[in-house]
Amino acid sequence: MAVPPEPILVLGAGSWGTALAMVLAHNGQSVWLWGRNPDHVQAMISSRQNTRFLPNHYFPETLQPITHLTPYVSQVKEIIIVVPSHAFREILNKIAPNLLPQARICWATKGLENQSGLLLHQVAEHRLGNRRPLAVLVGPSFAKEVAMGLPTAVTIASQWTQYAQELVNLFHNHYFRPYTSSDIIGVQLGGAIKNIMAIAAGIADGLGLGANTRAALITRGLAEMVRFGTALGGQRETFMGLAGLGDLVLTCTDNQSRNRRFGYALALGNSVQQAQQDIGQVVEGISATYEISRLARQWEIDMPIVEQVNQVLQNNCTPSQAVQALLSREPKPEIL
Ligand SMILES: NC(=O)C1=CN([C@@H]2O[C@H](COP(=O)(O)OP(=O)(O)OC[C@H]3O[C@@H](n4cnc5c(N)ncnc54)[C@H](OP(=O)(O)O)[C@@H]3O)[C@@H](O)[C@H]2O)C=CC1
Ligand SMILES: O=C(CO)COP(=O)(O)O
Repeated sequence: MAVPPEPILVLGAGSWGTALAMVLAHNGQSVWLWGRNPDHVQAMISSRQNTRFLPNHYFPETLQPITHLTPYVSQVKEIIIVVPSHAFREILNKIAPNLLPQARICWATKGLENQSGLLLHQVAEHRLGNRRPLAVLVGPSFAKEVAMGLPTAVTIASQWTQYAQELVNLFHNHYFRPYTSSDIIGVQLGGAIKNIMAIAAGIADGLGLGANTRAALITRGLAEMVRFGTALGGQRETFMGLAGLGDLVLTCTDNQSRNRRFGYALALGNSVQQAQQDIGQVVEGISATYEISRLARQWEIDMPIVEQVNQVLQNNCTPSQAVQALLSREPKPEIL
């Protein structure tokens, strides 16, 4: 008789955690999907769907929503963290005391730690040591489209080659295609910076600036991503891939992106608080803007778009003034 596969624990029952848990369950894996809100978890158990974040996408039989964390953490080798970046360290603190020695951690969170500006692999190494296999899953992937089974390609990056390959095997199916990478710094910076550019693109479209402006923002946004990312140790080629250009194009051009919709709302005159509240889900680009703009100043890396988004978020200028500030910069060669 075949031995049933060991359960995989997915932490975070928002839209992306749920969609990824469904991919794994569709592949025949037994999946525990943990959410922090007992009422929400109970509703998922009874309706067999996540009506709050991914309505009308029914769970495969092998997906089990759970609300108690500790007894499950101590049983699993494979853990996938999909909480927002502001909750990443808190989740590690929760699970650390009960981790099996062989447990491995992958996350699909995009962003940096608030205040410290640390990349999440640095947070994980800081909290869990550097002997535990770590990986990150990123790329152009709206949760709803994944839940619909529409073809999607992502990158799984890890210094642990075999772990990355085993994660690919767990996730890969006829609609979900992960590629591997060893550039854990580059893919994380791509995922964090594209959210800032999506806010910028949303602002531009909200101001009615047209297709030329959007294309300019994506292209010059990519230049900023490469400049910052390579300075911090990412590989240039990574930013031309799924976790860089791929996710940048996706979120700058499609209204499924919450970051883009957030920027659009700012351009219409909403405050940061109002726009965030209206979206009602995580907008990672806000904290990413604060962290990346601060790091860019600290390391003297030229990031004009990021800086103007920062000025708008800090209420130091209006969206239109930010656009004027970008356009009135001294002309310079496109490639330096
Ligand atoms: N949605 C998408 O298409 C994609 C998202 N991502 C990334 O995935 C991450 C999660 O985003 P997403 O699922 O979309 O977000 P959602 O806004 O859909 O859901 C966020 C989830 O995180 C939970 N949460 C918030 N704070 C905590 C905490 N302190 N401890 C435990 N759980 C918490 C929320 O719980 P509660 O409801 O109780 O507040 C909610 O279930 C982000 O970094 C995002 O950038 C990446 C690729 C695609
Ligand atoms: O990261 C995403 C798709 O790859 C989701 O983008 P938003 O967080 O802007 O919705």
